[in-house]
Amino acid sequence: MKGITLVGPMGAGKTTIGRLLSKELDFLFIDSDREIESRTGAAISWIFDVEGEVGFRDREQAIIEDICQTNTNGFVLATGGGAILREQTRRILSEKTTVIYLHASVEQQIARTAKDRHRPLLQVDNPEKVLRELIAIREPFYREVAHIEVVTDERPPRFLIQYILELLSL
Ligand SMILES: Nc1ncnc2c1ncn2[C@@H]1O[C@H](COP(=O)(O)OP(=O)(O)O)[C@@H](O)[C@H]1O
Ligand SMILES: O=C(O)C1=C[C@@H](OP(=O)(O)O)[C@@H](O)[C@H](O)C1
Ligand SMILES: [Mg+2]
Repeated sequence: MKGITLVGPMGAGKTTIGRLLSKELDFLFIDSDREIESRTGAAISWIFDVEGEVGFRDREQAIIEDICQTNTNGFVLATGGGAILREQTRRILSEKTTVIYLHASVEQQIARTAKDRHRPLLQVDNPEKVLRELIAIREPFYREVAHIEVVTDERPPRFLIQYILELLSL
């Protein structure tokens, strides 16, 4: 069974849905942000501060490649919202895994990320503006890399898991 990757913007629910989906399937769960933090021994915000976004993307690309090459059994990979920016990452994800694009409106992204201070790109005066700019750039990449698109809307995680399992015929 191929690994399953979740892509989509910040607050789409990749980490939440990914963890629940992996439990349902009895698959290994990997969150690329947590993997970067544990391998680096530093928080994402620290990496952004010290190495800049380019340094973070280099680490993200290398770790995602490694995860896709080394895990032969089923796994669920929750990526960070910008992982799809690198062409090489998109290629490896869509070749080696089944990629699901979790779609969320900017309004929902704001509601789901407002209280969290751990996303460096959103620690600005106007996070809504940033989210709108990012989705305009990234949406074509989410669509390009994904095999399946799931609109999260107001649907609770439990519902989305069942829906994804049906789509995957699992
Ligand atoms: N379908 C959903 N319905 C309601 N809340 C959700 C849903 N998906 C995620 N959340 C909540 O939104 C927040 C951000 O989710 P998270 O999984 O961290 O998103 P991502 O990893 O895509 O940035 C969390 O507090 C999570 O509980
Ligand atoms: O969209 C982005 O560029 C980012 C999304 C974050 O992950 P989530 O999408 O899980 O919040 C994390 O990788 C980092 O803060 C950068
Ligand atoms: Mg996440």
